[in-house]
Amino acid sequence: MFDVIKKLKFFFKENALQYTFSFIALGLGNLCAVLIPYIVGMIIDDIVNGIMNTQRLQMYSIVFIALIILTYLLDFSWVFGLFSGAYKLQKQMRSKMMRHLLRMRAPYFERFRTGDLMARGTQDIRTLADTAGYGMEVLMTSTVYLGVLVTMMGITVSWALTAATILPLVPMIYVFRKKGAEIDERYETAQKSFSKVNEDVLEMVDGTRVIRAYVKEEDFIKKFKKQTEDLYNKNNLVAKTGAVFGPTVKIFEGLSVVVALSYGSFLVASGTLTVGNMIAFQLYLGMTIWPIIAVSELILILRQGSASMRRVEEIMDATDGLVLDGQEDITEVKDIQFNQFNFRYGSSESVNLENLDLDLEKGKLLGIVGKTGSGKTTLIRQLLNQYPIGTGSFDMGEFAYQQYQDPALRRMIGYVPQDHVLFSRSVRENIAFGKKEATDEEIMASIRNASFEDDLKKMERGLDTLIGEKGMSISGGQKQRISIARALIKDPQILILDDSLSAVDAKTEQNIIENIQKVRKNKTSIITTHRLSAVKQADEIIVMDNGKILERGTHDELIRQKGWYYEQFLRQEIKSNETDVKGEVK
Ligand SMILES: Nc1ncnc2c1ncn2[C@@H]1O[C@H](COP(=O)(O)OP(=O)(O)OP(=O)(O)O)[C@@H](O)[C@H]1O
Repeated sequence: MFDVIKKLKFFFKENALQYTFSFIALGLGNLCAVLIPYIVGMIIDDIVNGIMNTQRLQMYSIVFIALIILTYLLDFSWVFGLFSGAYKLQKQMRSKMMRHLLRMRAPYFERFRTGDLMARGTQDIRTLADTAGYGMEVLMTSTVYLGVLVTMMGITVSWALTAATILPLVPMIYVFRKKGAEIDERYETAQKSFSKVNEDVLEMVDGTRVIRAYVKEEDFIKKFKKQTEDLYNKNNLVAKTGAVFGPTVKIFEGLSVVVALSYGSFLVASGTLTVGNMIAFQLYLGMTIWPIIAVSELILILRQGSASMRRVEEIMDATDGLVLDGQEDITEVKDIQFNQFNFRYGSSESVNLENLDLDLEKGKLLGIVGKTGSGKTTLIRQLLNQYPIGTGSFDMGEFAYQQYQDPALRRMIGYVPQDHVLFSRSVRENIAFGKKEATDEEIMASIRNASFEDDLKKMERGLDTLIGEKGMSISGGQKQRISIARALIKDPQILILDDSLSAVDAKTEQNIIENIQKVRKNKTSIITTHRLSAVKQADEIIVMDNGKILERGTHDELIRQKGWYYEQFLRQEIKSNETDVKGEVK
Protein backbone atom coordinates (compact mmCIF):
# COMPACT_ATOMS: atom_id res chain seq x y z
CA MET A 1 0.00 0.00 0.00
CA PHE A 2 2.82 2.38 0.84
CA ASP A 3 4.64 1.51 -2.38
CA VAL A 4 3.07 4.52 -4.09
CA ILE A 5 4.74 6.81 -1.53
CA LYS A 6 8.03 5.02 -2.10
CA LYS A 7 7.65 5.53 -5.83
CA LEU A 8 6.89 9.21 -5.35
CA LYS A 9 9.97 9.58 -3.17
CA PHE A 10 11.86 11.22 -6.04
CA PHE A 11 9.27 14.03 -6.04
CA PHE A 12 9.27 14.49 -2.26
CA LYS A 13 13.07 14.65 -2.39
CA GLU A 14 13.07 17.22 -5.18
CA ASN A 15 10.66 19.36 -3.16
CA ALA A 16 12.08 18.50 0.24
CA LEU A 17 12.01 22.10 1.51
CA GLN A 18 8.35 22.63 0.60
CA TYR A 19 7.28 19.32 2.18
CA THR A 20 9.41 19.80 5.31
CA PHE A 21 7.94 23.26 5.82
CA SER A 22 4.40 21.96 5.24
CA PHE A 23 4.84 19.06 7.65
CA ILE A 24 6.28 21.35 10.34
CA ALA A 25 3.36 23.76 9.88
CA LEU A 26 0.88 20.86 10.01
CA GLY A 27 2.52 19.45 13.14
CA LEU A 28 2.52 22.84 14.89
CA GLY A 29 -1.07 23.50 13.78
CA ASN A 30 -2.13 20.19 15.30
CA LEU A 31 -0.26 20.97 18.48
CA CYS A 32 -2.12 24.30 18.79
CA ALA A 33 -5.38 22.41 18.29
CA VAL A 34 -4.63 19.86 21.01
CA LEU A 35 -3.73 22.59 23.49
CA ILE A 36 -7.30 23.92 23.37
CA PRO A 37 -8.98 21.01 25.29
CA TYR A 38 -6.13 21.18 27.80
CA ILE A 39 -6.88 24.86 28.48
CA VAL A 40 -10.64 24.15 28.61
CA GLY A 41 -9.90 21.52 31.29
CA MET A 42 -7.88 24.08 33.27
CA ILE A 43 -10.70 26.66 33.03
CA ILE A 44 -13.28 24.14 34.30
CA ASP A 45 -11.05 23.07 37.18
CA ASP A 46 -10.52 26.79 38.07
CA ILE A 47 -14.31 27.26 38.15
CA VAL A 48 -14.90 24.03 40.15
CA ASN A 49 -12.16 25.02 42.61
CA GLY A 50 -13.57 28.60 42.86
CA ILE A 51 -10.34 30.33 41.81
CA MET A 52 -11.53 31.83 38.52
CA ASN A 53 -11.30 35.65 38.44
CA THR A 54 -11.27 38.43 35.78
CA GLN A 55 -7.49 38.44 35.52
CA ARG A 56 -7.31 34.66 34.91
CA LEU A 57 -10.23 34.83 32.45
CA GLN A 58 -8.45 37.60 30.48
CA MET A 59 -5.29 35.52 30.38
CA TYR A 60 -7.18 32.43 29.13
CA SER A 61 -8.98 34.56 26.49
CA ILE A 62 -5.68 36.01 25.17
CA VAL A 63 -4.13 32.52 24.95
CA PHE A 64 -7.25 31.25 23.15
CA ILE A 65 -7.24 34.07 20.56
CA ALA A 66 -3.48 33.68 20.01
CA LEU A 67 -3.92 29.93 19.48
CA ILE A 68 -6.76 30.47 17.01
CA ILE A 69 -4.75 33.02 14.95
CA LEU A 70 -1.67 30.81 15.00
CA THR A 71 -3.72 27.76 13.96
CA TYR A 72 -5.17 29.75 11.07
CA LEU A 73 -1.73 30.81 9.79
CA LEU A 74 -0.21 27.37 10.21
CA ASP A 75 -3.16 25.62 8.57
CA PHE A 76 -3.03 28.01 5.61
CA SER A 77 0.72 27.31 5.19
CA TRP A 78 0.47 23.53 5.15
CA VAL A 79 -2.69 23.38 3.05
CA PHE A 80 -1.09 25.62 0.43
CA GLY A 81 2.24 23.78 0.63
CA LEU A 82 0.78 20.29 0.21
CA PHE A 83 -1.81 21.10 -2.43
CA SER A 84 0.44 23.26 -4.60
CA GLY A 85 2.87 20.30 -4.43
CA ALA A 86 0.11 18.11 -5.83
CA TYR A 87 -0.36 20.43 -8.81
CA LYS A 88 3.39 20.50 -9.35
CA LEU A 89 3.44 16.69 -9.45
CA GLN A 90 0.64 16.67 -12.04
CA LYS A 91 2.56 19.14 -14.19
CA GLN A 92 5.77 17.15 -13.91
CA MET A 93 4.21 13.75 -14.58
CA ARG A 94 2.27 15.00 -17.59
CA SER A 95 5.36 16.60 -19.15
CA LYS A 96 7.29 13.39 -18.53
CA MET A 97 4.55 11.35 -20.12
CA MET A 98 4.33 13.68 -23.14
CA ARG A 99 8.11 13.44 -23.65
CA HIS A 100 7.83 9.65 -23.50
CA LEU A 101 4.92 9.51 -25.95
CA LEU A 102 6.67 11.76 -28.46
CA ARG A 103 9.61 9.37 -28.51
CA MET A 104 7.41 6.34 -29.19
CA ARG A 105 6.76 4.93 -32.63
CA ALA A 106 4.05 2.94 -34.37
CA PRO A 107 4.13 -0.39 -32.44
CA TYR A 108 3.63 1.45 -29.14
CA PHE A 109 0.48 3.17 -30.38
CA GLU A 110 -0.82 -0.10 -31.72
CA ARG A 111 -0.55 -1.47 -28.17
CA PHE A 112 -2.06 1.49 -26.28
CA ARG A 113 -5.09 3.22 -27.73
CA THR A 114 -5.46 7.00 -27.63
CA GLY A 115 -8.43 7.00 -25.26
CA ASP A 116 -6.59 4.74 -22.84
CA LEU A 117 -3.49 6.94 -22.92
CA MET A 118 -5.68 9.98 -22.27
CA ALA A 119 -7.38 8.31 -19.29
CA ARG A 120 -4.02 7.48 -17.76
CA GLY A 121 -2.61 10.92 -18.53
CA THR A 122 -5.54 12.72 -16.93
CA GLN A 123 -7.41 10.81 -14.24
CA ASP A 124 -4.65 8.45 -13.11
CA ILE A 125 -2.14 11.26 -12.84
CA ARG A 126 -4.72 13.30 -10.90
CA THR A 127 -5.17 10.39 -8.48
CA LEU A 128 -1.41 10.28 -8.01
CA ALA A 129 -1.39 14.01 -7.33
CA ASP A 130 -4.14 13.48 -4.75
CA THR A 131 -1.80 11.05 -3.05
CA ALA A 132 0.92 13.70 -2.91
CA GLY A 133 -1.50 16.34 -1.59
CA TYR A 134 -4.52 15.10 0.33
CA GLY A 135 -2.76 11.76 0.87
CA MET A 136 0.08 13.47 2.74
CA GLU A 137 -2.42 15.42 4.83
CA VAL A 138 -4.26 12.28 5.93
CA LEU A 139 -0.97 10.45 6.42
CA MET A 140 0.19 13.12 8.86
CA THR A 141 -3.21 13.42 10.50
CA SER A 142 -3.65 9.70 11.00
CA THR A 143 -0.14 9.25 12.38
CA VAL A 144 1.43 12.41 13.89
CA TYR A 145 -1.80 14.16 14.92
CA LEU A 146 -3.37 10.98 16.27
CA GLY A 147 -0.12 10.22 18.08
CA VAL A 148 0.02 13.69 19.64
CA LEU A 149 -3.64 13.44 20.70
CA VAL A 150 -3.18 10.04 22.32
CA THR A 151 -0.02 11.27 24.08
CA MET A 152 -1.85 14.35 25.37
CA MET A 153 -4.73 12.17 26.58
CA GLY A 154 -2.28 9.91 28.37
CA ILE A 155 -0.03 12.61 29.86
CA THR A 156 -2.63 15.22 30.82
CA VAL A 157 -5.49 12.90 31.83
CA SER A 158 -4.81 9.18 32.33
CA TRP A 159 -2.88 6.45 30.48
CA ALA A 160 -5.26 3.79 31.85
CA LEU A 161 -8.32 5.60 30.49
CA THR A 162 -6.55 6.24 27.17
CA ALA A 163 -5.62 2.55 26.77
CA ALA A 164 -9.15 1.40 27.65
CA THR A 165 -10.61 3.83 25.10
CA ILE A 166 -8.26 2.85 22.27
CA LEU A 167 -8.73 -0.90 22.73
CA PRO A 168 -12.13 -1.07 20.94
CA LEU A 169 -10.49 0.52 17.89
CA VAL A 170 -8.07 -2.39 17.30
CA PRO A 171 -10.49 -4.69 15.37
CA MET A 172 -11.14 -1.74 13.07
CA ILE A 173 -7.63 -2.10 11.64
CA TYR A 174 -8.48 -5.63 10.45
CA VAL A 175 -11.62 -4.37 8.65
CA PHE A 176 -9.61 -1.57 7.04
CA ARG A 177 -6.90 -3.92 5.78
CA LYS A 178 -9.41 -6.27 4.20
CA LYS A 179 -11.47 -3.55 2.58
CA GLY A 180 -8.32 -1.68 1.45
CA ALA A 181 -7.21 -4.59 -0.74
CA GLU A 182 -10.70 -4.76 -2.21
CA ILE A 183 -10.65 -1.05 -3.05
CA ASP A 184 -7.31 -1.47 -4.86
CA GLU A 185 -8.64 -4.21 -7.10
CA ARG A 186 -11.99 -2.58 -7.76
CA TYR A 187 -10.47 0.82 -8.50
CA GLU A 188 -8.09 -0.63 -11.08
CA THR A 189 -10.98 -2.41 -12.82
CA ALA A 190 -13.00 0.82 -12.81
CA GLN A 191 -10.08 2.73 -14.32
CA LYS A 192 -9.82 0.17 -17.12
CA SER A 193 -13.48 0.72 -17.86
CA PHE A 194 -12.90 4.49 -17.81
CA SER A 195 -10.17 4.04 -20.44
CA LYS A 196 -12.65 2.14 -22.58
CA VAL A 197 -15.25 4.93 -22.26
CA ASN A 198 -12.58 7.42 -23.32
CA GLU A 199 -11.72 5.30 -26.35
CA ASP A 200 -15.40 5.12 -27.33
CA VAL A 201 -15.84 8.89 -26.99
CA LEU A 202 -12.83 9.53 -29.21
CA GLU A 203 -13.99 7.05 -31.82
CA MET A 204 -17.47 8.56 -31.85
CA VAL A 205 -16.30 12.16 -32.09
CA ASP A 206 -13.86 11.21 -34.86
CA GLY A 207 -16.39 9.16 -36.73
CA THR A 208 -19.54 11.23 -36.21
CA ARG A 209 -19.92 12.00 -39.89
CA VAL A 210 -19.64 8.35 -40.92
CA ILE A 211 -21.91 7.20 -38.08
CA ARG A 212 -24.59 9.67 -39.19
CA ALA A 213 -24.14 8.85 -42.86
CA TYR A 214 -24.82 5.18 -42.13
CA VAL A 215 -27.64 6.06 -39.69
CA LYS A 216 -25.89 4.13 -36.92
CA GLU A 217 -26.48 6.70 -34.14
CA GLU A 218 -28.75 4.36 -32.18
CA ASP A 219 -26.26 1.48 -32.32
CA PHE A 220 -23.49 3.72 -31.04
CA ILE A 221 -25.66 5.26 -28.35
CA LYS A 222 -26.62 1.74 -27.19
CA LYS A 223 -22.99 0.59 -27.19
CA PHE A 224 -21.90 3.72 -25.34
CA LYS A 225 -24.71 3.36 -22.81
CA LYS A 226 -23.57 -0.19 -22.13
CA GLN A 227 -19.99 0.97 -21.61
CA THR A 228 -20.96 3.89 -19.35
CA GLU A 229 -23.21 1.54 -17.40
CA ASP A 230 -20.28 -0.80 -16.95
CA LEU A 231 -18.17 2.13 -15.69
CA TYR A 232 -21.02 3.21 -13.40
CA ASN A 233 -21.32 -0.29 -11.93
CA LYS A 234 -17.59 -0.57 -11.37
CA ASN A 235 -17.39 2.88 -9.78
CA ASN A 236 -20.38 1.91 -7.67
CA LEU A 237 -18.47 -1.10 -6.38
CA VAL A 238 -15.57 1.20 -5.45
CA ALA A 239 -18.01 3.56 -3.71
CA LYS A 240 -19.66 0.61 -1.93
CA THR A 241 -16.37 -0.58 -0.47
CA GLY A 242 -15.34 3.00 0.29
CA ALA A 243 -18.64 3.62 2.07
CA VAL A 244 -17.86 0.89 4.59
CA PHE A 245 -15.04 2.93 6.09
CA GLY A 246 -17.01 5.90 7.47
CA PRO A 247 -19.72 3.91 9.36
CA THR A 248 -17.09 1.44 10.62
CA VAL A 249 -15.19 4.33 12.16
CA LYS A 250 -18.38 5.62 13.75
CA ILE A 251 -19.28 2.24 15.30
CA PHE A 252 -15.86 1.75 16.87
CA GLU A 253 -15.65 5.41 17.85
CA GLY A 254 -19.06 5.02 19.57
CA LEU A 255 -17.72 2.05 21.52
CA SER A 256 -14.75 4.15 22.60
CA VAL A 257 -17.02 6.96 23.82
CA VAL A 258 -19.06 4.45 25.90
CA VAL A 259 -15.87 3.08 27.48
CA ALA A 260 -14.50 6.61 28.05
CA LEU A 261 -17.72 7.77 29.73
CA SER A 262 -18.24 4.77 31.98
CA TYR A 263 -14.62 4.19 32.97
CA GLY A 264 -13.99 7.98 33.15
CA SER A 265 -16.98 8.51 35.48
CA PHE A 266 -15.71 5.71 37.68
CA LEU A 267 -12.27 7.39 37.87
CA VAL A 268 -13.87 10.77 38.73
CA ALA A 269 -16.03 9.15 41.41
CA SER A 270 -13.00 7.40 42.89
CA GLY A 271 -11.14 10.74 42.99
CA THR A 272 -8.43 9.70 40.47
CA LEU A 273 -9.60 12.25 37.88
CA THR A 274 -10.93 15.82 38.18
CA VAL A 275 -14.10 16.94 36.37
CA GLY A 276 -11.90 19.21 34.21
CA ASN A 277 -9.73 16.18 33.26
CA MET A 278 -12.84 14.22 32.33
CA ILE A 279 -14.23 17.02 30.09
CA ALA A 280 -10.81 17.59 28.48
CA PHE A 281 -10.63 13.83 27.80
CA GLN A 282 -14.05 13.87 26.13
CA LEU A 283 -12.94 16.81 23.98
CA TYR A 284 -9.79 14.93 23.00
CA LEU A 285 -11.84 11.90 22.15
CA GLY A 286 -14.06 14.05 19.92
CA MET A 287 -10.91 15.32 18.22
CA THR A 288 -9.72 11.78 17.42
CA ILE A 289 -12.72 11.23 15.13
CA TRP A 290 -11.10 13.01 12.16
CA PRO A 291 -7.66 11.36 12.56
CA ILE A 292 -9.34 7.95 12.75
CA ILE A 293 -11.44 8.74 9.68
CA ALA A 294 -8.14 9.92 8.16
CA VAL A 295 -6.78 6.38 8.63
CA SER A 296 -9.59 5.09 6.44
CA GLU A 297 -9.06 7.94 3.97
CA LEU A 298 -5.37 7.14 3.90
CA ILE A 299 -6.05 3.51 3.02
CA LEU A 300 -8.50 4.57 0.33
CA ILE A 301 -6.21 7.10 -1.25
CA LEU A 302 -3.06 5.00 -1.06
CA ARG A 303 -4.83 2.03 -2.61
CA GLN A 304 -6.22 4.15 -5.42
CA GLY A 305 -2.82 5.83 -5.79
CA SER A 306 -1.11 2.42 -6.07
CA ALA A 307 -3.54 1.28 -8.76
CA SER A 308 -3.06 4.52 -10.71
CA MET A 309 0.70 4.33 -10.27
CA ARG A 310 0.69 0.85 -11.82
CA ARG A 311 -1.33 2.14 -14.76
CA VAL A 312 0.93 5.15 -15.32
CA GLU A 313 4.08 3.04 -14.93
CA GLU A 314 2.77 0.56 -17.46
CA ILE A 315 2.72 3.17 -20.22
CA MET A 316 5.89 4.92 -19.04
CA ASP A 317 7.90 1.70 -18.81
CA ALA A 318 6.65 0.32 -22.09
CA THR A 319 8.69 1.10 -25.16
CA ASP A 320 8.00 0.68 -28.82
CA GLY A 321 10.42 -2.24 -28.77
CA LEU A 322 12.63 -0.63 -31.40
CA VAL A 323 16.33 -0.61 -30.69
CA LEU A 324 17.97 2.70 -31.39
CA ASP A 325 21.64 2.45 -30.85
CA GLY A 326 23.01 3.96 -34.05
CA GLN A 327 25.96 6.25 -33.45
CA GLU A 328 26.66 7.70 -36.89
CA ASP A 329 25.58 11.22 -37.72
CA ILE A 330 24.22 11.92 -41.18
CA THR A 331 24.10 15.25 -42.98
CA GLU A 332 23.85 14.07 -46.54
CA VAL A 333 21.96 11.11 -47.94
CA LYS A 334 23.80 9.30 -50.66
CA ASP A 335 22.54 6.12 -52.32
CA ILE A 336 19.86 4.04 -50.63
CA GLN A 337 20.20 0.29 -51.15
CA PHE A 338 18.03 -2.64 -50.19
CA ASN A 339 19.46 -6.09 -50.80
CA GLN A 340 17.47 -9.28 -50.32
CA PHE A 341 15.48 -7.34 -47.77
CA ASN A 342 12.54 -8.88 -45.90
CA PHE A 343 10.12 -7.47 -43.36
CA ARG A 344 7.08 -8.75 -41.47
CA TYR A 345 4.84 -6.85 -39.05
CA GLY A 346 4.69 -8.43 -35.60
CA SER A 347 1.00 -9.21 -36.00
CA SER A 348 1.17 -10.24 -39.63
CA GLU A 349 0.86 -13.87 -40.70
CA SER A 350 2.88 -13.46 -43.88
CA VAL A 351 5.96 -11.55 -45.02
CA ASN A 352 5.08 -7.97 -45.93
CA LEU A 353 8.26 -7.13 -47.87
CA GLU A 354 9.99 -10.02 -49.60
CA ASN A 355 13.44 -10.32 -51.21
CA LEU A 356 13.52 -6.64 -52.01
CA ASP A 357 16.42 -5.42 -54.17
CA LEU A 358 16.47 -1.71 -54.77
CA ASP A 359 19.18 0.81 -55.55
CA LEU A 360 18.06 4.41 -55.33
CA GLU A 361 20.78 6.80 -56.42
CA LYS A 362 21.12 10.17 -54.75
CA GLY A 363 19.11 12.88 -56.50
CA LYS A 364 16.76 10.47 -58.31
CA LEU A 365 12.98 10.36 -58.25
CA LEU A 366 11.57 6.95 -57.39
CA GLY A 367 7.94 6.08 -58.08
CA ILE A 368 6.31 3.26 -56.14
CA VAL A 369 3.04 1.89 -57.49
CA GLY A 370 1.01 -1.26 -57.07
CA LYS A 371 -2.31 -2.61 -55.86
CA THR A 372 -3.64 -1.61 -52.44
CA GLY A 373 -2.02 -3.58 -49.68
CA SER A 374 0.96 -4.43 -51.90
CA GLY A 375 3.54 -2.97 -49.46
CA LYS A 376 4.15 0.59 -50.69
CA THR A 377 3.59 2.27 -47.30
CA THR A 378 5.38 -0.58 -45.54
CA LEU A 379 8.52 0.19 -47.55
CA ILE A 380 8.19 3.91 -46.72
CA ARG A 381 7.81 3.06 -43.01
CA GLN A 382 11.16 1.28 -43.12
CA LEU A 383 12.76 4.47 -44.39
CA LEU A 384 11.03 6.42 -41.62
CA ASN A 385 12.25 4.03 -38.92
CA GLN A 386 8.68 3.53 -37.68
CA TYR A 387 8.91 -0.26 -37.25
CA PRO A 388 11.76 -2.64 -36.49
CA ILE A 389 14.13 -2.83 -39.44
CA GLY A 390 13.73 -6.05 -41.41
CA THR A 391 16.34 -8.62 -42.33
CA GLY A 392 18.73 -8.56 -45.27
CA SER A 393 20.67 -5.41 -46.01
CA PHE A 394 19.43 -1.86 -46.00
CA ASP A 395 22.19 0.71 -46.46
CA MET A 396 22.27 4.46 -46.71
CA GLY A 397 25.56 5.69 -48.12
CA GLU A 398 28.50 4.04 -46.41
CA PHE A 399 26.65 2.64 -43.39
CA ALA A 400 23.79 0.29 -42.69
CA TYR A 401 20.59 2.19 -41.87
CA GLN A 402 20.59 1.11 -38.19
CA GLN A 403 24.05 2.56 -37.67
CA TYR A 404 22.72 6.11 -37.93
CA GLN A 405 21.28 8.10 -35.06
CA ASP A 406 17.50 8.11 -35.31
CA PRO A 407 16.96 11.91 -34.90
CA ALA A 408 19.68 12.60 -37.50
CA LEU A 409 17.90 10.29 -39.93
CA ARG A 410 14.56 11.96 -39.34
CA ARG A 411 16.08 15.37 -39.95
CA MET A 412 17.04 14.16 -43.43
CA ILE A 413 13.49 13.29 -44.40
CA GLY A 414 10.50 15.39 -45.41
CA TYR A 415 7.41 13.22 -45.16
CA VAL A 416 3.88 13.80 -46.40
CA PRO A 417 1.73 10.97 -44.98
CA GLN A 418 -1.48 9.55 -46.42
CA ASP A 419 -3.48 10.86 -43.45
CA HIS A 420 -2.72 14.53 -43.37
CA VAL A 421 -2.05 15.95 -39.97
CA LEU A 422 -2.56 19.67 -39.69
CA PHE A 423 -2.49 21.51 -36.41
CA SER A 424 -5.20 23.95 -35.32
CA ARG A 425 -2.96 26.90 -36.04
CA SER A 426 -2.53 29.35 -38.92
CA VAL A 427 -1.50 28.36 -42.45
CA ARG A 428 1.83 30.08 -41.79
CA GLU A 429 2.49 28.11 -38.59
CA ASN A 430 1.50 24.84 -40.21
CA ILE A 431 3.95 25.34 -43.06
CA ALA A 432 6.73 26.83 -40.91
CA PHE A 433 6.47 23.66 -38.84
CA GLY A 434 8.86 22.23 -41.44
CA LYS A 435 11.39 25.04 -40.88
CA LYS A 436 11.10 27.04 -37.69
CA GLU A 437 12.95 30.14 -38.85
CA ALA A 438 11.26 30.28 -42.29
CA THR A 439 10.60 33.77 -43.69
CA ASP A 440 7.28 34.67 -45.34
CA GLU A 441 9.10 34.66 -48.70
CA GLU A 442 10.22 31.08 -48.15
CA ILE A 443 6.74 30.11 -47.02
CA MET A 444 5.24 31.69 -50.13
CA ALA A 445 7.79 29.92 -52.36
CA SER A 446 6.86 26.53 -50.91
CA ILE A 447 3.17 27.43 -51.25
CA ARG A 448 3.72 28.20 -54.93
CA ASN A 449 5.61 24.91 -55.42
CA ALA A 450 2.77 23.04 -53.74
CA SER A 451 0.25 24.83 -56.05
CA PHE A 452 -1.58 26.33 -53.10
CA GLU A 453 -1.19 29.98 -54.09
CA ASP A 454 -4.61 30.42 -55.71
CA ASP A 455 -6.34 28.82 -52.73
CA LEU A 456 -4.48 31.09 -50.33
CA LYS A 457 -5.60 34.18 -52.25
CA LYS A 458 -9.21 33.18 -51.55
CA MET A 459 -8.56 33.01 -47.81
CA GLU A 460 -9.46 36.35 -46.25
CA ARG A 461 -6.66 36.33 -43.71
CA GLY A 462 -4.08 34.81 -46.04
CA LEU A 463 -1.22 33.15 -44.19
CA ASP A 464 -2.87 34.03 -40.88
CA THR A 465 -5.99 31.99 -41.65
CA LEU A 466 -6.64 29.53 -38.87
CA ILE A 467 -7.20 25.99 -40.01
CA GLY A 468 -8.20 22.82 -38.26
CA GLU A 469 -10.54 22.55 -35.33
CA LYS A 470 -10.54 26.19 -34.29
CA GLY A 471 -10.33 27.65 -37.77
CA MET A 472 -11.88 27.16 -41.16
CA SER A 473 -12.39 23.72 -42.55
CA ILE A 474 -10.42 23.09 -45.68
CA SER A 475 -10.79 20.51 -48.40
CA GLY A 476 -8.81 17.27 -48.60
CA GLY A 477 -6.86 18.62 -51.59
CA GLN A 478 -5.99 21.82 -49.73
CA LYS A 479 -4.83 19.80 -46.74
CA GLN A 480 -2.61 17.72 -48.99
CA ARG A 481 -1.02 20.78 -50.54
CA ILE A 482 -0.37 22.50 -47.19
CA SER A 483 1.28 19.26 -46.05
CA ILE A 484 3.39 19.20 -49.22
CA ALA A 485 4.40 22.86 -48.70
CA ARG A 486 5.41 21.95 -45.12
CA ALA A 487 7.65 19.17 -46.39
CA LEU A 488 9.09 21.25 -49.24
CA ILE A 489 10.09 24.16 -46.99
CA LYS A 490 12.26 21.75 -45.02
CA ASP A 491 14.21 21.15 -48.26
CA PRO A 492 14.99 17.64 -47.04
CA GLN A 493 17.57 15.24 -48.44
CA ILE A 494 14.77 12.74 -49.01
CA LEU A 495 11.23 13.84 -49.80
CA ILE A 496 8.56 11.19 -49.39
CA LEU A 497 5.03 11.70 -50.69
CA ASP A 498 2.91 8.75 -49.61
CA ASP A 499 -0.16 8.83 -51.83
CA SER A 500 -0.26 12.55 -51.15
CA LEU A 501 -1.64 13.72 -54.46
CA SER A 502 -4.78 11.64 -54.50
CA ALA A 503 -7.13 14.56 -53.74
CA VAL A 504 -5.82 17.03 -56.33
CA ASP A 505 -6.86 17.20 -59.97
CA ALA A 506 -4.55 15.93 -62.70
CA LYS A 507 -3.38 19.41 -63.78
CA THR A 508 -2.49 20.47 -60.24
CA GLU A 509 -0.73 17.13 -59.74
CA GLN A 510 1.31 17.77 -62.88
CA ASN A 511 2.29 21.28 -61.67
CA ILE A 512 3.36 19.98 -58.27
CA ILE A 513 5.48 17.17 -59.78
CA GLU A 514 7.17 19.60 -62.18
CA ASN A 515 7.89 22.03 -59.33
CA ILE A 516 9.28 19.24 -57.19
CA GLN A 517 11.60 18.16 -59.97
CA LYS A 518 12.73 21.76 -60.46
CA VAL A 519 13.47 22.58 -56.81
CA ARG A 520 14.81 19.19 -55.86
CA LYS A 521 17.69 18.76 -58.26
CA ASN A 522 20.31 16.44 -56.70
CA LYS A 523 17.95 15.50 -53.88
CA THR A 524 16.17 12.20 -53.61
CA SER A 525 12.39 12.05 -53.86
CA ILE A 526 10.02 9.11 -53.46
CA ILE A 527 6.39 9.15 -54.52
CA THR A 528 3.94 6.34 -53.87
CA THR A 529 0.72 6.62 -55.78
CA HIS A 530 -2.25 4.89 -57.33
CA ARG A 531 -2.39 7.43 -60.16
CA LEU A 532 0.39 6.50 -62.55
CA SER A 533 0.53 9.96 -64.13
CA ALA A 534 2.12 11.17 -60.87
CA VAL A 535 5.25 9.07 -61.44
CA LYS A 536 5.49 9.22 -65.22
CA GLN A 537 8.61 11.39 -65.02
CA ALA A 538 10.29 9.29 -62.30
CA ASP A 539 13.83 8.04 -62.91
CA GLU A 540 12.70 4.61 -61.79
CA ILE A 541 9.30 3.15 -61.05
CA ILE A 542 8.78 -0.05 -59.09
CA VAL A 543 5.54 -1.99 -59.21
CA MET A 544 4.84 -3.80 -55.97
CA ASP A 545 2.66 -6.84 -55.49
CA ASN A 546 2.26 -8.79 -52.28
CA GLY A 547 5.42 -7.28 -50.75
CA LYS A 548 7.57 -8.06 -53.82
CA ILE A 549 8.79 -5.96 -56.71
CA LEU A 550 6.85 -7.24 -59.70
CA GLU A 551 8.13 -4.87 -62.39
CA ARG A 552 10.67 -2.06 -62.54
CA GLY A 553 11.98 0.53 -65.01
CA THR A 554 11.18 3.95 -66.39
CA HIS A 555 7.68 4.72 -67.65
CA ASP A 556 8.64 3.89 -71.24
CA GLU A 557 10.34 0.65 -70.24
CA LEU A 558 7.34 -0.43 -68.19
CA ILE A 559 4.96 0.35 -71.03
CA ARG A 560 7.12 -1.84 -73.29
CA GLN A 561 7.01 -4.67 -70.73
CA LYS A 562 3.24 -4.78 -71.21
CA GLY A 563 2.65 -6.02 -67.67
CA TRP A 564 0.53 -4.71 -64.74
CA TYR A 565 1.84 -1.14 -65.18
CA TYR A 566 0.95 -1.09 -68.89
CA GLU A 567 -2.56 -2.35 -68.29
CA GLN A 568 -3.15 0.00 -65.41
CA PHE A 569 -1.82 2.95 -67.40
CA LEU A 570 -4.12 2.20 -70.33
CA ARG A 571 -7.10 1.90 -68.00
CA GLN A 572 -6.32 5.21 -66.33
CA GLU A 573 -5.72 6.94 -69.67
CA ILE A 574 -9.07 5.78 -71.02
CA LYS A 575 -10.78 7.01 -67.87
CA SER A 576 -9.03 10.34 -68.02
CA ASN A 577 -9.97 10.79 -71.70
CA GLU A 578 -13.58 10.00 -70.88
CA THR A 579 -13.49 12.66 -68.18
CA ASP A 580 -12.04 15.12 -70.70
CA VAL A 581 -14.77 14.40 -73.19
CA LYS A 582 -17.40 15.00 -70.53
CA GLY A 583 -15.74 18.41 -70.03
CA GLU A 584 -14.91 17.88 -66.39
CA VAL A 585 -11.82 19.15 -64.70
CA LYS A 586 -8.68 17.32 -65.68
N1 LIG B 1 0.61 -2.13 -38.70
C1 LIG B 1 0.41 -3.23 -39.40
N2 LIG B 1 0.38 -4.42 -38.77
C2 LIG B 1 0.16 -5.56 -39.48
N3 LIG B 1 -0.02 -5.61 -40.82
C3 LIG B 1 0.00 -4.45 -41.49
C4 LIG B 1 0.21 -3.19 -40.80
N4 LIG B 1 0.17 -2.20 -41.73
C5 LIG B 1 -0.04 -2.80 -42.92
N5 LIG B 1 -0.14 -4.13 -42.78
C6 LIG B 1 -0.32 -5.12 -43.86
O1 LIG B 1 0.81 -5.05 -44.73
C7 LIG B 1 0.42 -5.17 -46.08
C8 LIG B 1 0.95 -3.98 -46.88
O2 LIG B 1 0.28 -2.82 -46.45
P1 LIG B 1 0.69 -1.37 -46.96
O3 LIG B 1 -0.03 -0.39 -46.11
O4 LIG B 1 2.14 -1.27 -47.06
O5 LIG B 1 0.06 -1.39 -48.41
P2 LIG B 1 -0.01 -0.25 -49.48
O6 LIG B 1 0.52 -0.79 -50.74
O7 LIG B 1 0.61 1.00 -48.98
O8 LIG B 1 -1.58 -0.07 -49.59
P3 LIG B 1 -2.43 1.23 -49.99
O9 LIG B 1 -2.17 1.50 -51.41
O10 LIG B 1 -3.83 0.77 -49.78
O11 LIG B 1 -2.02 2.31 -49.07
C9 LIG B 1 -1.10 -5.29 -46.08
O12 LIG B 1 -1.42 -6.65 -46.18
C10 LIG B 1 -1.53 -4.76 -44.72
O13 LIG B 1 -2.68 -5.41 -44.26
